[in-house]
Amino acid sequence: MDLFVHYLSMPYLVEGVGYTLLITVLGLLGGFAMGLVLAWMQLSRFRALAIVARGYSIIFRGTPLILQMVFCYNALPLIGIKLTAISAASLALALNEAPFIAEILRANVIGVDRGQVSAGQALGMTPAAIMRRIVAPQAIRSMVPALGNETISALKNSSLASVVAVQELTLRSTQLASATFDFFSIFFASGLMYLVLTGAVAVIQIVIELLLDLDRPPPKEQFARFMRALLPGRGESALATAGAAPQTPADVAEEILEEIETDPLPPASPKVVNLHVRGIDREARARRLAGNAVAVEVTGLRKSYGPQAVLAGVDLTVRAGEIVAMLGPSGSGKSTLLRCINRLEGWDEGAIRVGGRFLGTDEAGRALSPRDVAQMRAGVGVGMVFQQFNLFGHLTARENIAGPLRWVQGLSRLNADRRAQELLERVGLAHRADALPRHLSGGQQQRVAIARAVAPGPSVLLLDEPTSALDPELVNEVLEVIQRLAVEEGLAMVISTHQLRFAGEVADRVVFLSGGRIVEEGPADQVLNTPRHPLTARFLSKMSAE
Ligand SMILES: Nc1ncnc2c1ncn2[C@@H]1O[C@H](COP(=O)(O)OP(=O)(O)OP(=O)(O)O)[C@@H](O)[C@H]1O
Repeated sequence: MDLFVHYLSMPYLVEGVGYTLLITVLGLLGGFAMGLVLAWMQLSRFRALAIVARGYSIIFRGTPLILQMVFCYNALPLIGIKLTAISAASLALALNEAPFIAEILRANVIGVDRGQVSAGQALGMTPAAIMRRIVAPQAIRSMVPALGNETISALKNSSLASVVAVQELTLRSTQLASATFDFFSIFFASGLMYLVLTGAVAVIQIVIELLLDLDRPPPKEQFARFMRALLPGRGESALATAGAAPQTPADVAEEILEEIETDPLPPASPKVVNLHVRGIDREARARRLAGNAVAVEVTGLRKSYGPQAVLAGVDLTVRAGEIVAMLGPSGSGKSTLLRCINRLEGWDEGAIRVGGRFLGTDEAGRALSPRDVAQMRAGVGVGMVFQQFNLFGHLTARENIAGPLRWVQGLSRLNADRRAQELLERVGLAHRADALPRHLSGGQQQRVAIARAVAPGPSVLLLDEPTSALDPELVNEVLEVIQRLAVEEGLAMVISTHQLRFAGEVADRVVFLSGGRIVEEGPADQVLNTPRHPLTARFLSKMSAE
């Protein structure tokens, strides 16, 4: 035992630990830098870069680290690159770690919900802003465990540096054991030193995970919990003074009831009812709209996915302030048309103008870069609401609205927060401003998403089946918000929906799509009550029966 303790504090071995740490840190830093480049190359639009990165990964993941160390130390001098043993070992470790780290980075970047990327694009964020503000913060959170594993594995792999005579812990332990024949105590001490190092990595990983945990309670509540654990009984009062009462199931039920009472939306503006139920107002409105400028103009739009024609020559004009409901069976191309209008999708033939501008191309029809498209989208003012809400999962309701206002519109934090709060109030969610999306119901999430889409003051709002992912009891709360905004904001809206009653009450015009074509369009009353095309009639009677 004495010998074991003696070896644990022996400067010769402790120095070996220093070399082990040095190679590991250098190898990981180099591996991370190269891994970032490799991941970027693999995610790049340019296939050649992706192929080169893949080739590198195959070679360096497929050959043993020990051979790579020998190569760096013995073969590189043949081409004039002479490295010290430590540099050669660190370089080999970096070269070997890079493809593993690249795969971790790539997998976690790809793992971030694509819908959030679409939402960022629709809000006018550039690809760089989407990566920095949306993808990276979420990817980093989910890659911590895998990076922790990789760090531990690199630390253990550093022992292979002994093959090029780096005086790290394993080599020194072996040399000492060969000289003293005290194998057991020496290797036990060295094993314990490795354990302490890997244990420290594990602790750092846990701390980072805790710090990045979005569900981490605020410091005040953490203190209350700590006090409760420390002082059973007395902790209750500490808890109460810290402002967080312990919750029984009855408390929770009461809280939910309270929330339901405070949550209902303010009643729909009476203006809505007047405008959309009394026929005379509809006619007056139709006349007024006819004189408005064209907000969206789609001409001869054709798009195919492979051999499947999804849009087969669509012509559509929407005027400023007009609300168009788009109906049609599943797969008729409604979502695709909406995604084309704000250039989330490209198309094969035809043209789309939003606010008089060709979104995504210059006047000569040449495609713009994703960055220029993003800026144009923000400039033209076209917002989008998605079927699956697509809120940014790591941001609170307020930040979901205020963030894009700062990043795209350049508002100050104060003004962006003020606008976000005002919109949350309008959609009846001011009291949930600090909630994360996953702590909101589907209906609440969609209300936040609508508030986020209208926050920059777009002139056109596209809504892609905004209620179809909701439970039936949540549909009305979202429809009410849309109905209210439609009137208050005076936006041009194109809504893909299956809600016939809603379309009848809110829309000025109904467009019926089938097989990628508009087969019928006209005033909402006429299309919904006296459809002319047999496909429309069949669809409406089927929907009404449901
Ligand atoms: N990225 C894609 N790749 C290949 N096919 C696609 C893609 N997106 C859509 N499609 C196909 O295009 C057709 C139209 O899809 P779209 O989502 O526009 O229809 P929709 O009318 O919105 O349907 P729903 O009401 O069910 O949402 C469908 O057949 C769909 O399978």
